[in-house]
Parts: sequence; C-alpha cells; structure tokens
Amino acid sequence: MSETYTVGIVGLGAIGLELARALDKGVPGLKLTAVAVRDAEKARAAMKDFKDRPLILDIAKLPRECDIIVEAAPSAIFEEVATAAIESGCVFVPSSCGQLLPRMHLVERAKETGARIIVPTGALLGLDAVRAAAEGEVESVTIQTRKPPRGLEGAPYLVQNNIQVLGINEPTLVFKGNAFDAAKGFPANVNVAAALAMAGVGPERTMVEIWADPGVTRNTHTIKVEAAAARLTMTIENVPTEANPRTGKITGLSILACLRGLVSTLKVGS
Ligand SMILES: NC(=O)C1=CN([C@@H]2O[C@H](COP(=O)(O)OP(=O)(O)OC[C@H]3O[C@@H](n4cnc5c(N)ncnc54)[C@H](O)[C@@H]3O)[C@@H](O)[C@H]2O)C=CC1
Ligand SMILES: O=C([O-])CC(=O)C(=O)O
Repeated sequence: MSETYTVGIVGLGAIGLELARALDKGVPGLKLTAVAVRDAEKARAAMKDFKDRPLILDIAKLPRECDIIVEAAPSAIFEEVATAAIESGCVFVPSSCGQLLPRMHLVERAKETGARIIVPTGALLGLDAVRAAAEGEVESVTIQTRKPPRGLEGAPYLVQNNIQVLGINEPTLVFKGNAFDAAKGFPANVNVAAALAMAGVGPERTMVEIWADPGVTRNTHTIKVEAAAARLTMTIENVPTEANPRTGKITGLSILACLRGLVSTLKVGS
C-alpha cells in the first residue's frame, strides 16, 4: 500500500456522498481517487464543488486506482463490488454487510488474494465490547430493532408474508428469528444484525426482533449480550438521513471513523 491510502466508493447515496464530501475536505493519509456510480451525470453535479474531483469509473476498474474500496450501494450489486475488491487484494469495506452472511466463501477467497474485509460498526454500537465478550463464553446475543414503518416498507419478508406496515397505529413485531434469516428478509434494513452476528456468536445464534413502530422517529437498535465476562445492554437511536429513511446519519460517519482508524497513529477502541 502507498503511504496515502487511495479510496474508492461505490454508490453516492446517503452514505457514499457524505463520505465522499468528508474525504474531499481532507483526511490525512486518505485520498478519494475514484467512485463508481449508477448515474454519472448526477454524480458530477453532486461533486461539482469538490476541491479534488475523483474519477468516475466502472466497478471493475476501481481496484486499479484504489487501495480501499467502500461499498455504499444497493445490496443487489454487493457481490459484483466484493468480487472486484477481493480479487484485486484491496481492503474492502462493505456497508451492505448483511450480504456477507450467505457469502462467507468471500472471506476464504480474501485469504488467498491478500484482501482484507473490514466491516464497519455502521449504524450500530458497541461491537468492540461484543468482540471482547466473544473471546470468552457467550450465552446469548439479541438485537431488537425499531423503525418508523416507512423505514421498513418494501422489505422482501414483508412483501412475501403480505404484512402491511404503513398505516399501523401501534408498535408491531414484524419479524423474530436469527440474523441469517433477518438479513435475507430485510436486506436494506438490518445490516446491523449481520455486523453484530459477525462480531459475536455468528448468524444462527444471534437473535433478532424487528418492530415497525409508528411511535419512533429514529432507527433504534438495542443489543443485549449475556456473557461470562460481562452483561451488555446498549441502545442507539439513529436520526434517519434525508436521502434515505432506512439509513441512519451515523452510518457514513462510522465508515469515516473506520477509515481514519486504518491510517491513524493513535487508534482508540479495538
Ligand atoms: N452497515 C450499516 O450499518 C448500514 C448499512 N446500510 C446499507 O448500505 C447500503 C447503502 O445505503 P444508502 O447509502 O443509504 O443507500 P442509497 O440508496 O441512499 O444509495 C445507494 C447509491 O448507490 C447507487 N447505485 C445503484 N446502483 C449502482 C451501481 N450499479 N453502481 C454504483 N452505484 C449504484 C444509487 O444510485 C445510490 O446513489 C445499503 O445496502 C444499505 O442497506 C445502510 C445503513 C446502515
Ligand atoms: O441496519 C441498517 O442497515 C440501517 C439502520 O438500521 C440504521 O441506519 O439505523
């Protein structure tokens, strides 16, 4: 890797555009060199005030210009982005980390190519403590997610089971199961559950409840871990982005903090 890490972002939506703006303002040791987008004209307009405009490239060409590839795109193109990054030995930072759960062979492949996969804490909290607890005995890990109904609308699990969330007037449990099935049924909604599963005891043992709650304005996640070393109870209440009500504003900031952690001399938190 070069002294300054070159960064590429796939997708300039709620997460990607905020991250691109922050990198353009200047982060020591990091340089945004390229982006891959769906609509190049829209991307040029969004980046017109950037000090140093990145190249707009196809996903497959991104690894030539970038040490680190951040995926901030719809889950449907996760595999294409992951494959491009991993085959080229890049550092791959996925936002749509729920898509990793059924594709753990990508981790094996990364071992062969020298790539690294760094899952950011994203819209969640406390993964350092969960990882520490999981070095010892863990009895149970649960996450309860509450979202305003519009933040869940259209999820495949709701559509398949004919569950209407718009118009409900009381908190409604719409899913209870493990993180593997949660990520499959709600690919745009519970990446947090997938990250928790990977930090802790895996997707089969990580239990998830998803509530459509007309009483909340924030995407709210509560984690509970019962472990030999500690009992953890943590809640985060995320302000939704204007661009995408499913996505909390903290997600892009978390990825920025994660990238800083890759280059900083002083790194706080494991
Ligand atoms: N890990 C976490 O904690 C979180 C993960 N996410 C996930 O992150 C991903 C991105 O989220 P948002 O930024 O909110 O989504 P968004 O919908 O606001 O942005 C996605 C962007 O990708 C672009 N795009 C679509 N097809 C593309 C293609 N073929 N090539 C390049 N760009 C393409 C779209 O035009 C859009 O600008 C989603 O999968 C979301 O579920 C979201 C919130 C938290
Ligand atoms: O889990 C996700 O993908 C998004 C989320 O709940 C949030 O932004 O709070």
